[in-house]
Amino acid sequence: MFSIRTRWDDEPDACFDEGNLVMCSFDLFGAGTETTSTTLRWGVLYMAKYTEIQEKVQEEIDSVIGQSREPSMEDRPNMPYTDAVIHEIQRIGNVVPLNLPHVTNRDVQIGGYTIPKGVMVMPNLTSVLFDKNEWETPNTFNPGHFLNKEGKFVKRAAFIPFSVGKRVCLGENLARMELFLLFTSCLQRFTFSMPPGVEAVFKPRFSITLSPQPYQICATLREE
Ligand code: HEM
Repeated sequence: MFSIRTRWDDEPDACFDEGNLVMCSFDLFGAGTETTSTTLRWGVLYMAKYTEIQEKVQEEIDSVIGQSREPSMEDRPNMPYTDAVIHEIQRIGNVVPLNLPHVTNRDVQIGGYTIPKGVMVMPNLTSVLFDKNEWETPNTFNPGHFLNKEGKFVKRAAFIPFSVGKRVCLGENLARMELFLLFTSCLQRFTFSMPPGVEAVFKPRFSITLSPQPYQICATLREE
């Protein structure tokens, strides 16, 4: 902190200053924590609803990792089903539905339209993540969207929860690692279910992010 302070005192034109430090901290906690934890909250809810999918994830965890060690990133290529489930949670969870606002810095031609310089543009990620020309069952939770006939993981061009282009999410790789390690660790230890008589609610709460309504869940410790 001291060396940063000295630098911006010495170089008043430097682009890194106290305001920048505050915004970087906001990025880490706001952009970085809320998005990932919200995705995991959707994941737990979908697992509690689709118990047969949860069981298949746990079978894969048991055969690839077992119960005696923690998951690691080296496991991911050997766990296509779990990888597909996490991708599907991100697709249908649609946590950042309208991306972040951008502004054109020059006149732009796109799809026969002219967008003048200085216009705010909000790319609609929802329209791509639920495009019926891209997804076999856009409105249904279906990990098969990311699996081929042999059960291998397949990438899909329309999977863009982190956006695309120059301003694509800076934390994408970190987020994908966090999601894999946390989701797998949770399902290695626990089975999630809805409390007796309670139905899972998938209607989201809408703000900058789409999050599940607060819910109660049963987390049952799996047998060793
Ligand atoms: C599931 C988790 C996450 C999702 C769905 C997500 C999604 C997004 C989206 C849609 C954008 C806007 C991109 C654009 O403007 O075109 C973005 C930007 C950004 N994200 Fe993430 N994000 C996630 C996790 C993270 C994490 C873990 C970090 C860092 C620790 C992070 C840091 C950032 C930053 C710094 C930007 C701004 C990039 C820029 O404007 O150049 N994100 N994210």
